[in-house]
Amino acid sequence: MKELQHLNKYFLKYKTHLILGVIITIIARIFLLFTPRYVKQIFVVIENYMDSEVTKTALKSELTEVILFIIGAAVVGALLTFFMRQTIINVSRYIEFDLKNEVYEQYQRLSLNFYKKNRTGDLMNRITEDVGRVRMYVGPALMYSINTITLFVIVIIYMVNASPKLTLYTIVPLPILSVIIYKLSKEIHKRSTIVQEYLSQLSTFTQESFSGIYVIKAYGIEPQTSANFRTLAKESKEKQISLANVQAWFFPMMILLIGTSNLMVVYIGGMQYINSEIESVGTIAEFIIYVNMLTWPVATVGWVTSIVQQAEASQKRINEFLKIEPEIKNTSTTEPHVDGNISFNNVYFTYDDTNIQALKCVSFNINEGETLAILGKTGSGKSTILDLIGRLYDIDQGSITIGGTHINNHHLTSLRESIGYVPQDAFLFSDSIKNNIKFGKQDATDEDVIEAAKNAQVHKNIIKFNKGYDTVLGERGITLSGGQKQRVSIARAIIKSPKILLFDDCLSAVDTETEEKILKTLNKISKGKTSIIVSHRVSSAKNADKIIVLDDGKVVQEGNHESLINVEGYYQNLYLKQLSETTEK
Ligand SMILES: Nc1ncnc2c1ncn2[C@@H]1O[C@H](COP(=O)(O)OP(=O)(O)OP(=O)(O)O)[C@@H](O)[C@H]1O
Repeated sequence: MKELQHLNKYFLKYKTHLILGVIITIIARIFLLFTPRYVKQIFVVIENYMDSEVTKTALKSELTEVILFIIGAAVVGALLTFFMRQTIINVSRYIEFDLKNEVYEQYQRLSLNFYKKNRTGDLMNRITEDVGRVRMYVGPALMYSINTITLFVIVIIYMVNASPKLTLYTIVPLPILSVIIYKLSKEIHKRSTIVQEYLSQLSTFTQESFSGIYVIKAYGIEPQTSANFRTLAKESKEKQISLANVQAWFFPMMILLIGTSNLMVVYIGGMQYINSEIESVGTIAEFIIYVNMLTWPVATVGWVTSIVQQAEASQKRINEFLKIEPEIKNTSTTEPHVDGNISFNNVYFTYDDTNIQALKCVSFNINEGETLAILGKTGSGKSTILDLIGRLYDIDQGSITIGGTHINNHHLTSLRESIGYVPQDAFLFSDSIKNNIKFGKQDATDEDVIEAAKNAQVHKNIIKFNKGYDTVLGERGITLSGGQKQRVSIARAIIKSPKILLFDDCLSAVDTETEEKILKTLNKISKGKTSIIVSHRVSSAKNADKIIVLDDGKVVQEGNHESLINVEGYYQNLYLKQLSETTEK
């Protein structure tokens, strides 16, 4: 239960609801417990009539009175049971909501390295399955425990009052029932976890097949994919059947044990009545109702124990994850002004997970309002430089300053707010084009969105869609071409009008003519801002104030277009190659 103590703060938050729920549960049980006593009363009244102690009219009026009481108690009991669920189950939903938010906020705080080390499926599980299991502890387990305790205490008092001997015989099978249900619940849990794993494997498999359907069709490997799916589905079916086999035992066991208890009541109660140890047959009827009332709560003891164990394991996983500190921490309490002067001084950086040293002694300066172009072979470290400016990773050695302030002394939020970043893979959300562009500036007006789209040279494409800017993208909507995606992604970055603009090879999928137009407008709108353009094309770099060429994480060339085309090296080769390609066309 140690791990579940994390939830105490939530119990405290909703204490009023919880206390009310507990009180309502107790009162509801008391009302429901009137029924067996009134049923006994019916037998007593009839017995009295048979013994000619009361008249037929008196019998009728007494029976009517008792029946009305039974109906009244049942109605009040049912109403209170409704409110019991409304309070306690609702609290469990509130706590589930709070916990999901807490987990999600932690996801947002954690650095990129965390995401590389954990599989998406595991991360999803924590926020859905684990939180769901914890909710079962907060809601049903708590409610059934209060229910069982109240019912047990009151019923046992009533039973002992009526006949201690009969009580003893009737409750003997109940602990056995509890233990059996506990063992069954554990086995069910074990098997359903395996079933869940298979289900998630199946959904990952199908999801990947749908996403990669182009590749599957292009290679004509549909039969092979279907065969793989069938094998996985067959294994999943076998696990489901094995789960169903255990689940099938649940109710027969319950029926068997309830039946045994009922038999005991009838047999022992009957003997006691014959020996005049109990005054009325009504006591037997009363006991039969008690036994039936007790079996479900007693069975839930086993079930609840297993729920609590599962919740404990899930909360442990959640707690371990909540304790993780983000590797990139905001240490600044002030918010130093972020301007566009960026300077890298002998920066070394190694990726933790692959141990690849992506940058080796990289130094360069860029002043506010200037444009820097970074070129170099694939894997030479260009994107890494952009990631470091956004402080997505901390460097190993050297320093990075922005506006003269060490990057670590900048407030993380204001630093990132000052940057407009266009990644290499333009990621767009399954939402409208308008919202995808506004993502960069939530309070942007429609006019701002249109202007940004115009500057990114994508406005004309958007208005050709039937729904224009309201066209939905992604799984629920249309698919944009690679170049259109890149331009929407550029519009998203420039709408913010940030101090620093980072373009990571984001014009690779547009033709050179559109590239020219975009670069021209970018040049216009980035006046006074610092821009860094990563590219494989000389055409993207030639107008930059400064160009650096990277090779294997090192700066091997530095200058501007005019100076670099005149020295032998990567830039000149690239320039000549691309020049001959354009003249050949
Ligand atoms: N997230 C990462 N985790 C581990 N290693 C990485 C990661 N990103 C890049 N690397 C490695 O770091 C090196 C530099 O990669 P980077 O993406 O900066 O190169 P790049 O010059 O931008 O390449 P490209 O032109 O192909 O985009 C490569 O060897 C790459 O494999």
